[in-house]
Amino acid sequence: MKPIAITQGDPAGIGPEIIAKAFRDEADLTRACFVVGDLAMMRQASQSLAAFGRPAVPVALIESIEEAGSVPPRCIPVLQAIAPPLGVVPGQVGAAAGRAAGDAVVWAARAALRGDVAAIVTAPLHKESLHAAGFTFPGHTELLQAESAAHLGRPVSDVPVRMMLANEELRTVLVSIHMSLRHAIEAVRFDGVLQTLRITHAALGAALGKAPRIAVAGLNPHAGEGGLFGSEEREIIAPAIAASCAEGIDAHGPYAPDTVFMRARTGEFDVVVAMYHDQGLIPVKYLGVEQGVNVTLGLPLVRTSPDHGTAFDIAGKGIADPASLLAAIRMARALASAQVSGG
Ligand SMILES: NC(=O)C1=CN([C@@H]2O[C@H](COP(=O)(O)OP(=O)(O)OC[C@H]3O[C@@H](n4cnc5c(N)ncnc54)[C@H](O)[C@@H]3O)[C@@H](O)[C@H]2O)C=CC1
Ligand SMILES: NCC(=O)COP(=O)(O)O
Repeated sequence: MKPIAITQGDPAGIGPEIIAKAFRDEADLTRACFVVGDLAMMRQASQSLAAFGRPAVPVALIESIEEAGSVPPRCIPVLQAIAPPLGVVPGQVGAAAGRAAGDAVVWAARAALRGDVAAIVTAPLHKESLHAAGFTFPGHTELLQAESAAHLGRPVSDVPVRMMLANEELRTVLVSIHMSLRHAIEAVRFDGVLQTLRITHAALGAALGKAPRIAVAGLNPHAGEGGLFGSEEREIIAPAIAASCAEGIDAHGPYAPDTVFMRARTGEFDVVVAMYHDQGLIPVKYLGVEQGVNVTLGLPLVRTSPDHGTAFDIAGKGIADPASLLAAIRMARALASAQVSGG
């Protein structure tokens, strides 16, 4: 398999620290992975591990992606694909940090779209810093969608993507992502729900090797309680489910949002389609921020990420847990191998 690119994330957050810990703790898993970021920042992150009583790991500058596979185990290969960020203050929003984080993602996305890397794993970036740097995308998902559309020569609307969060117990795919709750309610439309079901069916079906059993959450309490608490279920969500079933998609619902995740967790469904960001992410993150992986469905490349953010409150303290990043690398490897073997 080709190397996997790990973007460094916001240098004011815990990204560099969890990457250094991942290479230190999991030599086999991180073999032939390399960091797209800043050499000095990664050296600082590695050296700070030593300050917390554990060994630092060596950090090596590589000039090309091919060199990633030839560094010794537990050595962190860094490809300096971005300008060194200046004046980064740990735990603070800043344009320089946002620029470094965003530039690394653009570089890695283009490498993946050219087929030079097997997958990209993105360490967390801070959305306010990204915005301060002048990026117009709310997060990775939208940035990667735009890069993919440009690569394919298509309008962005022709490359629909969805966010999936997954752990060992639960998967959820979102109808809408980064928008106000008011806008998210307006975004519950027949086409958007049906498109979410199609993307979930295709992407998860390819990963699981079988058609996923999809549960669809309602929008309102008790899925509208027969129209007493809202009409979106009857007027929008149920017709979209029926249309998907007519296409052979194994979709069910709409179900009460407060119990559908419990039903999926106990094995009745493979995935829950949630109507908006927090409806879907709270149940997954509540099971443990260390377990979850964020996967972008619908892209012409493999992208995974930890489910947590930049954790500015603990940046530089040496206590960040690399488990979710490790789970993201594991999932990126699995998805990329399935693609190589045509699965
Ligand atoms: N993939 C990405 O780039 C993501 C980026 N974000 C962004 O990150 C920024 C901060 O988001 P928040 O809402 O504060 O969420 P957060 O996930 O950064 O932090 C929430 C809480 O979880 C703790 N935490 C998070 N990761 C941890 C880890 N690995 N080990 C130990 N404790 C950990 C933090 O210390 C904090 O108390 C925002 O700009 C947000 O948009 C959020 C989620 C994913
Ligand atoms: N809550 C997850 C999140 O905000 C991650 O967004 P993205 O950067 O993966 O688009």
